[in-house]
Amino acid sequence: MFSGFTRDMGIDLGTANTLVYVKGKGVVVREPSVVALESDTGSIRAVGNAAKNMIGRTPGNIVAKRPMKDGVIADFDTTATMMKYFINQAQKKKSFFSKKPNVVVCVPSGITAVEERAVKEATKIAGAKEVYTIEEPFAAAIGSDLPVWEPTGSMVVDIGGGTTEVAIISLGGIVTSQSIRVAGDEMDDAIIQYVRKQYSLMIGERTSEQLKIEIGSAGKGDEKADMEIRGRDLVSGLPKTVTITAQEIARALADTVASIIEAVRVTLEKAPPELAADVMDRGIVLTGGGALLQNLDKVISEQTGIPVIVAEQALDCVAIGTGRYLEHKFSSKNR
Ligand SMILES: Nc1ncnc2c1ncn2[C@@H]1O[C@H](COP(=O)(O)OP(=O)(O)OP(=O)(O)O)[C@@H](O)[C@H]1O
Repeated sequence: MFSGFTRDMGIDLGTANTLVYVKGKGVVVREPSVVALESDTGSIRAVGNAAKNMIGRTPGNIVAKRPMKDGVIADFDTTATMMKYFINQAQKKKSFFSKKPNVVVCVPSGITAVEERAVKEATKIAGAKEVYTIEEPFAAAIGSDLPVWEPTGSMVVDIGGGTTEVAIISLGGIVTSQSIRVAGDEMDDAIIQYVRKQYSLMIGERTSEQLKIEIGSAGKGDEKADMEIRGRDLVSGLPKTVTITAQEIARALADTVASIIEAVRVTLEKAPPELAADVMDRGIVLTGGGALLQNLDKVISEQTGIPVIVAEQALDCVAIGTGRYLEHKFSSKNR
């Protein structure tokens, strides 16, 4: 077995959030995947939470960037810088040891070879010794305690910011999967478009995310819930306040929810019958921040006829699974 003094890490490099799991410690960093840079010099002003608070509020010389898009790297240099910051933060909390860590990073299952190489290179530049990748739904399944190594079908649906990953797993491998670039960000965009069309009101992505989290849902939406929001009137150009109902937000989210359900259905259709039967018995597990959308579990269950459970630590599952995989990988290498 490896000694407890190595600081090997599992990283859930997400479109919305990056989490770092340190071997023997658990999740020690949990921050938004956002970097604020000075546009003229390119120097870093803030990373993570501090940078997210700047989105939509930066003066001309500062840009707040999300370097990941649809689960993959959209801006290589900024991603490497952001990872370096998070790796340093995780190491500070661990020990004074200065050895480079081995890192396992999760990637979407639909990633191309070029996109995967970019993730590995960025992680090396950020300070890793050896870099390994793990497919996100596999990590999500391990992190939500599904029996991935056993000869039984486990189904996981990981709904993040950029991608929804649907997979059926058995005997330590993904048997069938679907990765669609539709998830939380698409929900936020749908809300922005809805409010723009219905109220001629321009709102930012933080406001639309807040609407989604506070009153958003799959299905019809709560008849009594609503929320007051502020934005810029596209006609007068002035700030304006409107009240939006939960039912309106549910309507705005309907297409995104339908795409997620379709991905679940297609994956089930492609599954070998024995595994599909296991899933019927054991149910579908939802992970990722998108799994927390109200009623999503009920609506998926109604449409598929299969029980659906939201994982206990939905937002941490992928990072926990990545970390457990790292522990498994290095302990089995040393046996
Ligand atoms: N209570 C909630 N209801 C609905 N959506 C939520 C809730 N909490 C978080 N989210 C959404 O979950 C998404 C982030 O989830 P997560 O951190 O799992 O994604 P990620 O791992 O960064 O993305 P990806 O896996 O696509 O790269 C965001 O779109 C966020 O708005």
